[in-house]
Amino acid sequence: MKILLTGAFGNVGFHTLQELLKRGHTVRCFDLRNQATEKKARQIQGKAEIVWGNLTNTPSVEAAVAGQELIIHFGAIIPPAVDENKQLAYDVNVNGTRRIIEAAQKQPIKPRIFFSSTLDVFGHTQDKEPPRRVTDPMQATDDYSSHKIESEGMIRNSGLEWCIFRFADVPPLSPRPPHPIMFTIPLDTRFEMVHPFDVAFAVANAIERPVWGKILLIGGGKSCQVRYRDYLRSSLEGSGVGMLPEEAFGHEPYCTDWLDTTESQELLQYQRHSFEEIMRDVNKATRPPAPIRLIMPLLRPSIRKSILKMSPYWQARK
Ligand SMILES: O=c1ccn([C@@H]2O[C@H](COP(=O)(O)OP(=O)(O)O[C@H]3O[C@H](CO)[C@H](O)[C@H](O)[C@H]3O)[C@@H](O)[C@H]2O)c(=O)[nH]1
Repeated sequence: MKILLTGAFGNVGFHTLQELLKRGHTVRCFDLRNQATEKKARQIQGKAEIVWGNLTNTPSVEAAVAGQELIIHFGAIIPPAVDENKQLAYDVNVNGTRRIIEAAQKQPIKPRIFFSSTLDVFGHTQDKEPPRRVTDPMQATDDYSSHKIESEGMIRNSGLEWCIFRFADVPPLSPRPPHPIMFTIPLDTRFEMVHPFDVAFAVANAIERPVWGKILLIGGGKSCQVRYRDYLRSSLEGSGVGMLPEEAFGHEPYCTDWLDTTESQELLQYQRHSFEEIMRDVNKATRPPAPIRLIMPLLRPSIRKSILKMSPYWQARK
C-alpha cells in the first residue's frame, strides 16, 4: 500500500516506519529537516521515499499527500516543546492536521487516514475509578490536549475514512534529557506505558483490520499499568542517577491514567511487552557508555544536584 507517514523520524513514527517497510509497504516519509531527522533518514536510505517539508506549509503538505492510499499523520509538537512557542505549536498541531485533511479531500481517490492522539485528552482523572474508556468525556487541561481534541474533531468530521489512536506513554529508546516537567507529575499517579515496538505493530496491523471510524486506546495492558514512581525509579536507577527525593515532586493532578485497551488488543493483537521488558529496553538504550558508568559514583552527586535544581518544589522547600 502507498502510505504517507508524517513525523516519520520521530519516536513513534520511526518505529512505525520500520514495521511498515518490513511488511512491504511503499512509504513516503514526511518530516522537518534537521540533524536528528537526517540521522534517522540515513538509516532507511533507498528503502523509502523521503519528502522534507513542513506541516505549516500548504504546498509542501499537498505535494506529500498526492497519490497516497493511506495517510498516517503522526507529525506534531509534543510536550514539553509545545509550550516553547505556542503559536507555532498550534499551527503545526491543529492547522497542520487541517492542511493534511484538506489536501486529502482534494485527491481524486480519497486516502484513508490514521491520526495519533493521546490519553491526555481525558484530562485530570485520578479521582475517578480506572480504567479510562473511549466513551469517557474529554477535557482539555493544557495546549497540547486542546490541540489533540480539536484535531480529533476535524478528523471525525473530515468525510474521509479514519481511525484515531490515543497513545499511552511511549518511551523513546534514546535518552530523554531531564526537564522540569518530570517534577510536575505526582509520584502516585497511575501511569500506563506501551513499548514503541508494540505501538508500531498495532499501527501496521490496523491497516488490515476493521478499524475505520474507531477511536482506539493504545496502551501496554495490565502488565504495563504502574505508578509514575515505578517508571521514574526504574529509569533513574538504570541511568545510575538513582531515585530522587519525594519532596521534589508536585501534587497537582496530571493528565495520565490506566486505559481500557480490550477493544484495541482484540482487534490488533499488539501487547507483547510488559513494563519490566519496556524498562529493560529503555535502560539498555539510554545507559551511559562504559567509561562514564565507571566514574558514575563520582559524578552522581553533581548530576543529582543539577537535576533537582529543575524542581520548583525542591527549590521552594529549602
Ligand atoms: O512542524 C513539525 C514538528 C514536528 N514534526 C515531526 O513530528 C514528529 C514527532 O515525533 P516526536 O518524537 O516528537 O513525538 P512522538 O513520536 O512521541 O509523538 C507521537 O505520540 C504522541 C502521543 O502523545 C502524539 O500522538 C504525536 O502526534 C505522535 O507523533 C518528529 O519527527 C518531528 O520532527 C513535523 O513533522 N513537523
